[in-house]
Amino acid sequence: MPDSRAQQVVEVRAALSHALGAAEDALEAAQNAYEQAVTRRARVVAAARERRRRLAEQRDKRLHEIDEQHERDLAALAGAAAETALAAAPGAAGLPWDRWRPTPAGTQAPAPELRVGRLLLPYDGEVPALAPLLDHGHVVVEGDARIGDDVVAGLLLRALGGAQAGRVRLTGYDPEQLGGGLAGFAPLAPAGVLSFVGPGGLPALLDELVDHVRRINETVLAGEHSSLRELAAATGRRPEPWRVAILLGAGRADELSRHERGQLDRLLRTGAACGVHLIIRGLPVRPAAGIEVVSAAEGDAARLSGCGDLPVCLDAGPPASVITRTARQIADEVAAGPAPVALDSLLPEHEWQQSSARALTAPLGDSPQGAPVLVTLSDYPPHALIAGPSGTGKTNLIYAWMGALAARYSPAELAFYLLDFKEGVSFARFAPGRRDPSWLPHVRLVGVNVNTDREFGLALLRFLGAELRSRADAAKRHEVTNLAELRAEDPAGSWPRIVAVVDEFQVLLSGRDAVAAEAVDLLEDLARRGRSQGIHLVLASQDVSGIEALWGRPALVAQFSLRIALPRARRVLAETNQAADSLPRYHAVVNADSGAIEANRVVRVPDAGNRERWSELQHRLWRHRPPELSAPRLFDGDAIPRLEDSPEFRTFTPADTVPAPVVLLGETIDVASRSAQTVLRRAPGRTIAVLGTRVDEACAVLGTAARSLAAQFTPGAAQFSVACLDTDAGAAVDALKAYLPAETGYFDNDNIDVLLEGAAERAEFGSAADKPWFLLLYAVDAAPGGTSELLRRIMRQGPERRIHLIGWWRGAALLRDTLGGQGTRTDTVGAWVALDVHGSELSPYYPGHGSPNWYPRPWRALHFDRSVHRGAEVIIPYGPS
Ligand SMILES: Nc1ncnc2c1ncn2[C@@H]1O[C@H](COP(=O)(O)OP(=O)(O)OP(=O)(O)O)[C@@H](O)[C@H]1O
Repeated sequence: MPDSRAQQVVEVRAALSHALGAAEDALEAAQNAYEQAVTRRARVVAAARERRRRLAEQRDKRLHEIDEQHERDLAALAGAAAETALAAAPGAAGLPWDRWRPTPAGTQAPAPELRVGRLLLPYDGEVPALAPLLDHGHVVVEGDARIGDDVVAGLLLRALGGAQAGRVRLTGYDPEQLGGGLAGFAPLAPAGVLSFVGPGGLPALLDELVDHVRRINETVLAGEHSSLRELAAATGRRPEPWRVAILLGAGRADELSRHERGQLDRLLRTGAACGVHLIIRGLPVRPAAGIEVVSAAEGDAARLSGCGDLPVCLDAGPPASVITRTARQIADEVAAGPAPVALDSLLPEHEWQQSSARALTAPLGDSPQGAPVLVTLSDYPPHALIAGPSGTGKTNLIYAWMGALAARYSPAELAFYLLDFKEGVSFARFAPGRRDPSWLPHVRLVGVNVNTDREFGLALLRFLGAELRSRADAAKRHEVTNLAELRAEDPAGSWPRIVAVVDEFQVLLSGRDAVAAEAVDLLEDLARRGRSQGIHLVLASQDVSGIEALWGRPALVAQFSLRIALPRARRVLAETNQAADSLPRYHAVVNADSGAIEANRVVRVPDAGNRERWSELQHRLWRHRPPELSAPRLFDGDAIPRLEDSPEFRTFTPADTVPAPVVLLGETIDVASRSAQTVLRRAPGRTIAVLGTRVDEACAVLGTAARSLAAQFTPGAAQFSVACLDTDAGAAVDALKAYLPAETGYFDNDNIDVLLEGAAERAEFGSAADKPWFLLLYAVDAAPGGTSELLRRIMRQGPERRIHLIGWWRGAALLRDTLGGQGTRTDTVGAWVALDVHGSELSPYYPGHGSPNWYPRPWRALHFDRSVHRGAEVIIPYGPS
């Protein structure tokens, strides 16, 4: 049993040991498995971490890529926006203030979009924030007052700077600050670019703007275009300026009456199409299309209605110095006026093609709308009155008109007679000159420097009067009543329309003397009857007095129904017609209805003063002139005529017998160049006295007389004796010797008595068959005492025996002494030439009880010949050869 117990123990032990071993194995296996599991877990964890890290990395990379793409897209969008904005607001519309300058858009419209600030976008560059104005809409500014002021100033400056000077006009309504809000722009006011309305002026301003819009719709757009912008695009011309009204209210809701609100709404609706724009602050306005609302605020809190919710940073206001400088510059440019237009714009495509049978029609320039303004002279209106203060372009306008006419009508259709009473030679260009031999073929007469020779004006009027009569006679013969009919009945006749231009005509009418009286009578007759005979008067004056000179003659003035007023011209239009006051430079109001307001037409006159342009036209027409056409007569009051040029003198040929020798004395002041003459027939009174103290002029007259006589006789056919009793005349007498026959006798104080005794004796005892004897006595009054009786005998009886005395007395009273003193008869002196002798002193030698109208003036004389003259004539002594 023990064995079995032991056995059992052994067996138990063995079993236990086996169990233990198995347990240990199991433990080891479990431990191994555990360790493996731990290792595996660690690997899984590590793998999981690694995967997460990789995923995160990939996500970050992708996110980064997305961010980058987003930024690129945003930048592209912002760049495009910036580019568009810069293109929409170029130059003055968008430049920042530190680089800002006006950039007037030549003939193009200024930019409609104006920069007010920048959009705040996550973008490196700048994206301008723009507000549309000109031709597009209106701007309402709300919010912060100070910043709002800056916005308004900026908009105005940009709008002004982008357009040509004067094309944007501002009107300010600022009752709170009385214009203070626009103070920097004040220099624009004198030039008319900026005007203010007072505190109570809003209704009137709104009414006026509404009216302006209505007028543009009716007369400018006239149903053909929907807006001025469209009209400008279609025609290339912008007829009306932009009008910007700045309405700065006080911010009260009840600030506008019903009427004002209605007008404001109308303007907001319809103004932009007509170039009327409003910039409004502090007035209640309902939001609507075409109105950009700027909410002014600091920093990024500002907004623009056109930019939605995007934050905007508004620009600071323009520097005050930039505003004032620009305003001054614009004002100066406006005052200086627009650039001149060229004369060529008035010329037709084909020259000399028009007939003047019914009228003379030519453009004078362009209207503000761009259409040519045609001016007509015909039965109505027949005559023109032009007025303009000195320097406003009156002469230029006459040139332009003449150029336009001369290019359209040939010289057979149109003739000009020109007279300029101004100092200067503005019409001389139409006549051949020393430097330029050409002339305007239509010009028949040019009178310059005639301001002291009003007689020349009279001569022109008399000439036209004679022409009028001859046309009226022809009309009667052909049984017609006007030029058009006459030309139809008499196609071979020469009946050009005549245009007589008298510049500064008031000089002719000034003074209450015989010249003025006759001139007015002649003018009246010409004005009344000239209309149907194709004679047209164009009177120009710079001076109100010129127009007023006519005012006492309503019948005369009424004939001048074509009125042309240059800037600031007065009285030429109707009393209430102030159109000339606001004319820009180089413009004129043309009015074919005696100045009635409704007939006003504004014209921009081209520059015809430019010599080169003018001579181009003149030369062209001159080269085409008909060969038979002679050069115009140029009467220059400053020129001293020469005897050699006298047509009469040129006809003289020496002869053995001359029954009626002609004495030339000087040039008459006349339309045709003509010499004053006295004929020394064998008849009582054929003595010529030259009276006055002026040595040169007296010598010139006596010299002319002697030379003209000598030219008519063959040597020896007439006897000449010359006595010089004043040493001052010695040189003139010496110079004369070359022209007189060799056997001429010369005498002085020492032997004058011998000459006079011989002449007196022959005067009494000679025969009519004797050859003529001409005594030329210089300073006769200096002859020794006792010779007067001899002189009287010569004068009384000499002419019958062909002895003629041509003497110079140094005063009218001295001639009287020679003749025998007060009360003696003066009819032995049948002809005289007075120099510096007053009219009243000449009455003894003048028929009737009056005396001639004569105010002595240098190098002019008064000639009277009892045998042929009714009145005395003014002459110009011929100068030395
Ligand atoms: N339409 C124009 N375009 C360009 N320049 C012009 C024009 N009209 C006038 N001018 C210039 O202005 C100046 C004055 O013109 P103009 O001599 O015609 O004036 P006016 O009124 O006749 O003056 P005045 O009576 O003193 O002679 C001239 O230098 C002329 O060339």
